[in-house]
Amino acid sequence: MSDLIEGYLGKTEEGKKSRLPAKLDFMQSFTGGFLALFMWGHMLFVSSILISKDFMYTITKFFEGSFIFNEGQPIIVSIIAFIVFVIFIVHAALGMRKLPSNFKQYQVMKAHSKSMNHDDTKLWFIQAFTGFAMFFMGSIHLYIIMTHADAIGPNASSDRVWSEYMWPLYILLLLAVEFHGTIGLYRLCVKWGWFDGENPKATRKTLKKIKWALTVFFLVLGFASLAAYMKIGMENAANGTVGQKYTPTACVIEYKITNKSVGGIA
Ligand code: HEM
Ligand code: HEM
Repeated sequence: MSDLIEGYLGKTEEGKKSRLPAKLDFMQSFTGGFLALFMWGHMLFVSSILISKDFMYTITKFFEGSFIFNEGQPIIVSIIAFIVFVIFIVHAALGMRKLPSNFKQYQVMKAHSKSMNHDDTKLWFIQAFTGFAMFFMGSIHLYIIMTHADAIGPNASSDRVWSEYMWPLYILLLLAVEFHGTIGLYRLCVKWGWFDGENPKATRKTLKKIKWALTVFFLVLGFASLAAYMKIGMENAANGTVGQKYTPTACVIEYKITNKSVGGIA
């Protein structure tokens, strides 16, 4: 009954308002914060290809639980991707509340932003735009990874990037996620007053510098990794070896030694 009264009047009989919007805001911050920190780990994992194919292979096997199961179990990665996907969807659903839902609302927001001429208000527009773009691009990536977790590795990932044409999507997704994530973390600090200290204005300036440094760092790392996957993918396509699973160097050496000792191929 009190739901009904609040639904019509905006207040309960006792004159109270629902706490739900505050709870939803908290959930949005929590899921956003989780995704942003997850992405730091994700970008470091993906960049392992910059060290070597073997290193990327070892990290992939680690996430497949190679320390428990001999060969690793890709289903573990599928489960992790599913959980991340659910958090992503919850965050996106909560984000929808903040997007302008018709032209009039958009016009009011734009006019407000122009008259304020305030940097943080402009940042909000980037946040809304990149968030909207990720609805599509993030979902495509997560679904593919979740259903093809067995096809992650130095060769399989490179073939997906190059021969399966994921690179154009990754370029756009990388830009969207890096801007959205670091702006989001900055907004979290400002919104919840973390690191406010004695002089919140000065802190805001420092936070903004850190935000830019992080955006540039992860964009450079991300594009360098993407270039590495594209290069390997192109080589595989040129050599006609697309679809071949990677064999770590240690296995190749072991194979050669074993076959030599029994007089087989060197
Ligand atoms: C479909 C995908 C997504 C949509 C539609 C979306 C939408 C939004 C929107 C509209 C906001 C602004 C909320 C506000 O101003 O109060 C926001 C905040 C945020 N987003 Fe996303 N987002 C998405 C994905 C992501 C991803 C992948 C990350 C991680 C890199 C992320 C991290 C954040 C963070 C840290 C915040 C700040 C939270 C806050 O201000 O309470 N988001 N998101
Ligand atoms: C558990 C979840 C996830 C897993 C296991 C995962 C795995 C991967 C892997 C293996 C790659 C290398 C390329 C490939 O194999 O296709 C990659 C690239 C990429 N992922 Fe994810 N991903 C996850 C979640 C996300 C999310 C939530 C986002 C952003 C919304 C994202 C954005 C990207 C981008 C932009 C690239 C290209 C980056 C680059 O090459 O530097 N991923 N991911």
